[in-house]
This record gives sequence, structure tokens and C-alpha cells, in this order.
Amino acid sequence: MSSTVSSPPRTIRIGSRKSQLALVQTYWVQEQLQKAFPDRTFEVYTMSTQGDKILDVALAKIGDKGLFTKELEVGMLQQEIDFAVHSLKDLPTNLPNGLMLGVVTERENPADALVVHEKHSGKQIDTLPPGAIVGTSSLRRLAQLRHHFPHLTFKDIRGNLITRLEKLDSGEFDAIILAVAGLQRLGMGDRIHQVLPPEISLHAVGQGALGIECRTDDTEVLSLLKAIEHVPTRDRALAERAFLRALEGGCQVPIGVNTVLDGDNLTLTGIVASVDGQQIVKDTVTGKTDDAENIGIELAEKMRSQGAQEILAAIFEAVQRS
Ligand SMILES: NCc1[nH]cc(CCC(=O)O)c1CC(=O)O
Repeated sequence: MSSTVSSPPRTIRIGSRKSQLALVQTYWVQEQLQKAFPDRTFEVYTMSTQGDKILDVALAKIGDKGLFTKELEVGMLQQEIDFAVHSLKDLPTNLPNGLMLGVVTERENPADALVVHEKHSGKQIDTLPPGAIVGTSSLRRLAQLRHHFPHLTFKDIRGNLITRLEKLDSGEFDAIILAVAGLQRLGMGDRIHQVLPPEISLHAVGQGALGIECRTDDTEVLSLLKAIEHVPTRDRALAERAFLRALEGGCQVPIGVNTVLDGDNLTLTGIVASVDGQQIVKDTVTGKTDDAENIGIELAEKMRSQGAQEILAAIFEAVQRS
């Protein structure tokens, strides 16, 4: 008589930031995986990242890549957690050795949203009165909006989504710009006053999607994660991230994108803008989805030849000096 003793499958430990948005996203991932693999155990571990702690310095000045991801990455490399759930747009385009972008989940609307103070309820971004104070902490949003609406006043705003909405409602701002996806995921889609079209604001690379980072050699986790991968979003994200990586690689730069899928054709539009909104380089490349990364690289090269690199170099120098 022989019997095989099989050890129970390992518990999978999911790492997350502690912000409300991060937790909603992480519990969603946990739930999807639990549904796909009812016999496995998935546990959530939370960590504070540098980005959650430094709230009083403009993001552009910190300039450090991986502000929202570093602690989670250390946790993965030290085997304390098995994978981390990130807003894809917060995940740097170059990851530490031993870690990779495992999968990308289905994207929400990637656009930016205008949220207004109640006294402006009849207004849109193009009808806000001159001097109206618009809150954003993103150079990308700032540069594009200054370009289109030089009569508005822009002011830095930090803190998590809830804090920002409170600052708006208290009268500190006339309007603020936030990601549609974040508001929707937190059940606050009703605060979206206007979804900004791509002609006004190209969104951040990866915006609206979740990126799951894991150890490169963890084939078991990688195969579990495949269950929640969304291939069309992944192809768009690969093109967008290759574009950003080829241009600069960081997070706090005025670089925006838009992607459109049509069958197996993928069209990537990118913008690089100076912070004052005066200089703009914008172009488009179309290619096949299975060549997504090369579409991003090609667009970066095309735009570099039109002056994108000089715009980015000037911003980098200015931030270093300040
Ligand atoms: N950097 C902050 C951040 N990271 C992800 C989101 C929103 C959700 C997303 O874009 O996936 C936000 C807030 C915002 O930009 O309004």
C-alpha cells in the first residue's frame, strides 16, 4: 500500500499600500483570484510607502522614482509578500532586478476628470472664470491645461483623493483635476463634472489600469495571475510604457498619451509639453498589437526629433535647481 502525501498549496500574500484607493483595488484583485481559485488562500498585507508619508513637498521636486512602490518591492524581494497591486501609472517603467510587471488588469476610463466647487456647477473647464483656481499636482495636467486655458490659475494640491475633495469643497480651490478611474473605484463617480477629452488632456501612461508586480522567477504566482490579465489593456499599456521609458522613464514629467485599439491595430498618441504650456510636441504612431512596445519606441524617436528631449531636459534642470 502506498500513499502520496501532498503538502497544502502555499498561501499567496498580496501586498498593498494603505490608501483607500489602493485597498479597494487590492481587495478587488483578491476577490477575482479567490473566485478563479476557490481552493487557494490569498491574504492581503499593507505597507506605507514613502509617497504616502511625504505630503508637503511637490511631487515634481521629490523626483524619486518608485515613490509609491519601493517598500512593496523590498517586501517581494525579501519573500514577505508574493505580489503587489499598483495603480499602473505609479509603477516605474524600469523595475528592480528580480521583479517584473506580471499582468495588467482591465482598464477603467483612463481620462482625467474635472471636479468643481458647487458654486461652479454650471461651468465646464472652458467656461470657468478667469483667475479660477484649479488644483493639480501633476505637471502633465498642468502643462496641457495651461496651454489651452492660460487665463486659469493653477495651484499644487496633495493628499489622497478624499483629502483633495475636502480641500475643494472647503473653498480652497474652484476646481480640481483627478483621474476618472480613481473616483469611480471609490464610488464617487458622481463627483465627475466633466470628463476631459484627449484634445484637452492626454492621460498618464497606464492610467486607469492596475499593474501587478511579482518576482520574475515565481512561475506559480505568474500562472495564477494570468486569470486576471486583460490582454487589450496589456497591449495598450506596453506601448504606453515603452514610449515613456524611451523618452525618460520617470513618473513626474509632462508626458501624456492616448491609445486606441481597432482589431489588431494599435494607435498611440503622445504629448510632451513644457510646464508653462508654451511648447508642445505631439504625434501619433499606428502599428500591430503584437508589436506594441516598438510602437512606443518609434513614437518616442519621432517626437525626440521634433524637440521633445529639449523640453524634458529643461524641466529636469529647473527641478534640480529649485
Ligand atoms: N498618483 C496618484 C494616483 N494614482 C492613481 C490614481 C487614480 C487611478 C488611476 O489612474 O489608475 C491617482 C489619483 C489621480 O491621479 O487622480
